[in-house]
Amino acid sequence: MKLILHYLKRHMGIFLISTLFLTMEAFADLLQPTFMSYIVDEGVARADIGQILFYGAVMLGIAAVGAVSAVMRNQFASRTSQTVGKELRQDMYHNVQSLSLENIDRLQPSSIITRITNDVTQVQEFINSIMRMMVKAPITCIGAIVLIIIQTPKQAPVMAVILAAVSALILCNMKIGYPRFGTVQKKLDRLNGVSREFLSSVRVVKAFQAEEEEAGKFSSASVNLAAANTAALRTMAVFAPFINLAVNFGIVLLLWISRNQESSQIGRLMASVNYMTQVLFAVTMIANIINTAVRALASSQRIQEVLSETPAQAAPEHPLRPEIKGDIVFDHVFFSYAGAGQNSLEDVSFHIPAGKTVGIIGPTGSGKTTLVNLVPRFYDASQGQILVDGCDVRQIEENLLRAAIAVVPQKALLFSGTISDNLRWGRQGASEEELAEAAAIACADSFIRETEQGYLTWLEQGGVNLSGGQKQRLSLARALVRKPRILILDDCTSALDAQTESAVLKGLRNMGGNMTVLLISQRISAVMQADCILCLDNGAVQGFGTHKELMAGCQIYREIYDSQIGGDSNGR
Ligand SMILES: Nc1ncnc2c1ncn2[C@@H]1O[C@H](COP(=O)(O)OP(=O)(O)OP(=O)(O)O)[C@@H](O)[C@H]1O
Repeated sequence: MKLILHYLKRHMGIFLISTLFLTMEAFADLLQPTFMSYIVDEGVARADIGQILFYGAVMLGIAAVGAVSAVMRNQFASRTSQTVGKELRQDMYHNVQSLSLENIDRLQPSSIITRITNDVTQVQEFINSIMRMMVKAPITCIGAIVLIIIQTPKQAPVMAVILAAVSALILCNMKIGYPRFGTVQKKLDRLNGVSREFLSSVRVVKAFQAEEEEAGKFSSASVNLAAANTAALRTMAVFAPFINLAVNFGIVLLLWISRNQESSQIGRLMASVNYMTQVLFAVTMIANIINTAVRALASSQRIQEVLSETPAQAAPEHPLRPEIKGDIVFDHVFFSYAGAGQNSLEDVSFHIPAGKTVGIIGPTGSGKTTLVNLVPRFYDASQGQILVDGCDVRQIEENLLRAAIAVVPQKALLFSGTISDNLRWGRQGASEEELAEAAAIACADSFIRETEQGYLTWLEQGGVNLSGGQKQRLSLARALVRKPRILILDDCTSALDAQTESAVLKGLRNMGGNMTVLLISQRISAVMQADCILCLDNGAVQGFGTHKELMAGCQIYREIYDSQIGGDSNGR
């Protein structure tokens, strides 16, 4: 609730104006039965047409004020709730952007999406409903009770009993409903997670004809969501008839107490019943607001979790701004993923002088990607230090560090836009010549020029209208456009044929010694010509040296060589 109040405070002016209109609307509703009782007792009972017309005109005026007020408060309510929703989404999005991969892993992307969309909508609906009804319901409720007490004091005890019963029912409703709506949102997370996984791997699903299994997963998540929703709504719904029942009992009691009323008091009795109905209506409104509040509370807690998530990696207090040349040292580095229980890197130490190319090889799952992810601080080492140009990466200003590094990930990720737009992700100000130069080194220039629109060819989201190899080459060109001091290539030539891969690697070597290259590859032919090679197994360094040195002293490297190139490697 604190969170909702915090955001509402920013719009206090509009909130108060809306409350004013709401109050006017409530008073307009409250006055109607009283004037109706005048029409009955003073006009109809005495057959006085003048009084009937007079009070009728007053009621018309009051109704007009009520209608204008209702339109205005509706307008303000939707504007405020939409604005708060927009602000919440933006703040969450900005905070998510500042988080590290460790935070994102923990919060889970699908859950973040649900929180930014559905949970914010719940809060929006709550704000809208309180601005449309919150003030009106209590004013109508209390006003109707006061008017009943003034006009027919004998009925006051009935009101007290009914109110106590209704309040107890509402409190029970809140207490039981709150945790159930929290569960609903979690089930929604799961459904989003399953849909997201299916959509991002739709090709694999089709290739393995796993549609049925995926449909089963979706159906189970969907059934669980429906069940949680039904359970929550059932809990909330159970109370509504009892609240109605309590108020209707009140009306019956009222009529019982007033059964011997004089005929000149009929108008008052009618007004009392009318007010009792208004109390019922107001209580139902309050129950509805509480329903929405219960959901909004569960959602605001989940939103708060995103907003208060602080980056797992602390920004340095006095950031260093060294001139980054690309000298990299791993000094007894250990790393384990949050909750993984075991180390993915074990006591890793090596030194790469600036401008050198290092091939990184090792069996799958040996820790190659994990190792390179520590250089741009996608994750921080659990123990030990990574130094770039003599400075601990944790002490270097993050923007400066990342600006000096370009990463070409295993899976080429492109965005909807032209090829030029995608390449300029590397560096916004890059000229067309620079784009072409980078594309040429990545062996992408020729296939780009063969397309009808050249560099202005439109790419669909994820670059689905390109082949795997074309995507990898564009992804590499994008990194080269950045002119980085450290280039990380995470097995990004796997979809290229041997000839193209060799041309790309030659192009990189010809770029000169201004760039330190960390080249991960499963193919020994890709790393053999590197200045030195790091061989990993089970997160530990098995060998670090030139091809010749590793062939002589690293058994795993020799085994990889034998399995890929073949022949007897002894003595090489
Ligand atoms: N986000 C993660 N959370 C938990 N464990 C992870 C995560 N990413 C990787 N791991 C684990 O860390 C270990 C090293 O993984 P990594 O991806 O670095 O290996 P790799 O050598 O790059 O493998 P590959 O050649 O298959 O890409 C593996 O045991 C993997 O299961």
